[in-house]
Amino acid sequence: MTFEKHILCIGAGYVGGPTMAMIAHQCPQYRVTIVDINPDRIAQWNSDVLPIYEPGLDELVKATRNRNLFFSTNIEQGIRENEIIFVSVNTPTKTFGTGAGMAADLQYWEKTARQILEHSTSPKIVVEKSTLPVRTAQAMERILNTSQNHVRFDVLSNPEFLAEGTAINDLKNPDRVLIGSRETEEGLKARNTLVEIYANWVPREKILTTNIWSSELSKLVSNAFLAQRVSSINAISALCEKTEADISEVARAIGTDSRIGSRFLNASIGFGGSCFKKDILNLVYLCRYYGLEDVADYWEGVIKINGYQQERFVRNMLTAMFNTLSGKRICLFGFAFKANTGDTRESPAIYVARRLLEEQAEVVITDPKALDNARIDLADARGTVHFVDDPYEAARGCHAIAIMTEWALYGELDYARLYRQAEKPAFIFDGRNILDPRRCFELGFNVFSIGKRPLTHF
Ligand SMILES: NC(=O)c1ccc[n+]([C@@H]2O[C@H](COP(=O)([O-])OP(=O)(O)OC[C@H]3O[C@@H](n4cnc5c(N)ncnc54)[C@H](O)[C@@H]3O)[C@@H](O)[C@H]2O)c1
Ligand SMILES: O=c1ccn([C@@H]2O[C@H](COP(=O)(O)OP(=O)(O)O[C@H]3O[C@H](CO)[C@@H](O)[C@H](O)[C@H]3O)[C@@H](O)[C@H]2O)c(=O)[nH]1
Repeated sequence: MTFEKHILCIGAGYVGGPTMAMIAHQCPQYRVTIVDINPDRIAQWNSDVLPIYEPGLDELVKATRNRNLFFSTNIEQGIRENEIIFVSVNTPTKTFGTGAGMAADLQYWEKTARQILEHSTSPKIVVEKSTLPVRTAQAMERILNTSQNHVRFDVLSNPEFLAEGTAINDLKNPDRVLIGSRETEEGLKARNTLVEIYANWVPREKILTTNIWSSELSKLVSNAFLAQRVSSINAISALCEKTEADISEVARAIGTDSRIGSRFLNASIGFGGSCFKKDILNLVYLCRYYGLEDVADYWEGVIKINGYQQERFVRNMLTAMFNTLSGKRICLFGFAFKANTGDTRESPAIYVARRLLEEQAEVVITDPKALDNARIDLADARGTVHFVDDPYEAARGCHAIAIMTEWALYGELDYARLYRQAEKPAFIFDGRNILDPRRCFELGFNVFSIGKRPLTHF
C-alpha cells in the first residue's frame, strides 16, 4: 500500500504513544512510525502490555499497530524515510549547573536535533511536540541550518494539551490544536501541511495558528493558569478550615460565575504530574532570565502554595492524631498523581508517604494501577512500607486512611466494613474530598476533609 504521508515521532512516551496512535487511527492513509532510544519501551509498545495505562489506548493501538502504526528503535531509518518528524522527547527540569532546579533540561531535545540533521537527506518538517521554553525553535533552526547538504528544514511548534487519564478523549475531541510557525512563505506552507493532518478529524475552527513564539509560550502559560486555579482554591481551603466556611460551597458559589467557570476548582492535597511544576519553574526561570523578577515571583507563588498544601495535610494528620504518628499504621488510598493513570511523577502521595515515614509511621499503600511505580518512588525511603493490592487488606488494622488519589473505587468501598477493621479511634483524611464526611463520621470515623470543618467524636 502507498501512504499519502510518512510521519515519524521521536519519543515513545505518555505523549508520543497516544498522540501518534490517534493520528494513525484517524488517518489510515498515513504511515506513522514511533521511535525511541529505549529498546524496552519499544518492546512494550509492541507487546500486549503497553508501557503506560490510559483508558482507551489499548484498543487504539490494537486497531492500528502493524497496519499504519509502527514502533521501532531504528531512529536513523525513521529520520531518513519520513518527511514529517514530531519530537516528543522528555524535557525535565535541569538538575545540574546553571538553572538547576528551574530551567528545562534540553539535552534530549538537542541530541534529537543533531540526529535529525545527521540523517536527513530530504526536506523535513520538524514539529516541536515536547513542552519547551519560548524561543527554543530558534535554537533548533540554528542547529538544523548548519547542514552542508542543503536539506531544507521547517520547524513548527505544536504543543500537546492532553491530560493523563483522559488522553484519548482529549486527543479525539480537543478544545483546540495549536500550531505555531514562522510567518514566511515556507513557514506557512509547512504549517498548512500540519493543519491538513489534524483537519482529518478536528474541526477547522478548533485548529489555531499563531506565530511560533506565541505557540511555544502558550503551552507554558496554559499549564501555569491551570495550576494557578488549583493553588488558588487550595489557598482558600486553608482559610475555610479556620473559619468554618466550606470549600466545596465556596467553589460552587464562585464557579457558577461564568467568567470564573466551575472546572479545576477541586481543592486537594495539591497538584502533581510531570508537567505543572516543571513548566511553571521553566516559566519562572524565563521571567528571571529576561529580568522580570516581579512576574517570576508571582508565578513562583503557585508552586509555593502547592508545597504548603502538602505539608499542611501532613501537619493536620499529626495534630489530629495526638501529635505523634510514631508506630501508627497509616493506609494511603491511591498513589497516582490523579485518577485513571498509573503515573506517579510528582505525585503528592510521594511527599506525604515520605513525611509520614519521617514521623516513624508505618505506611501501607494501595492503588489499582500505580503500585509498581510507587515501589520505585519509595525504593530509597527509610522505614516500613507495605504495598497491597486490595484496599480492604491494606486498611486492615490501620489507625488512619488517607485518600491521595480520587479513584472512583475509593468512593464506592464499604466504609462500615473499613471502620470495623480499623484501629480505634479511627481517622479518615480525605485529600481529595471524594467521601461524604457526614456519613463516614456517623459510621464512627473522625473525618478530616480539605477546606471543611473536621467531624470528630472527641
Ligand atoms: N505527560 C503528559 O501528560 C504531557 C502532556 C503534554 C506535554 N507533555 C510534554 O511532552 C514531552 C514528553 O513527555 P512524556 O510525558 O511523553 O515523556 P516520557 O518520559 O514519557 O517520554 C519521552 C520519551 O523520549 C525518549 N527519548 C529521550 N531522548 C530520546 C532520543 N534522543 N531519541 C529517541 N527517544 C528519546 C525517552 O526514552 C522516553 O521514552 C515533555 O516535553 C512533556 O513536558 C507531556
Ligand atoms: O481541580 C483540580 C484539578 C486538578 N488537580 C490536580 O492537578 C494535577 C494535574 O491534573 P491534570 O491537569 O488533570 O492532569 P495532567 O495530566 O497533569 O495535565 C496537565 O498537564 C499536561 C502536561 O503539560 C497538559 O497537557 C494538560 O493540558 C494539563 O491539564 C493532578 O494532580 C490533579 O489531581 C486538582 O488538585 N484539582
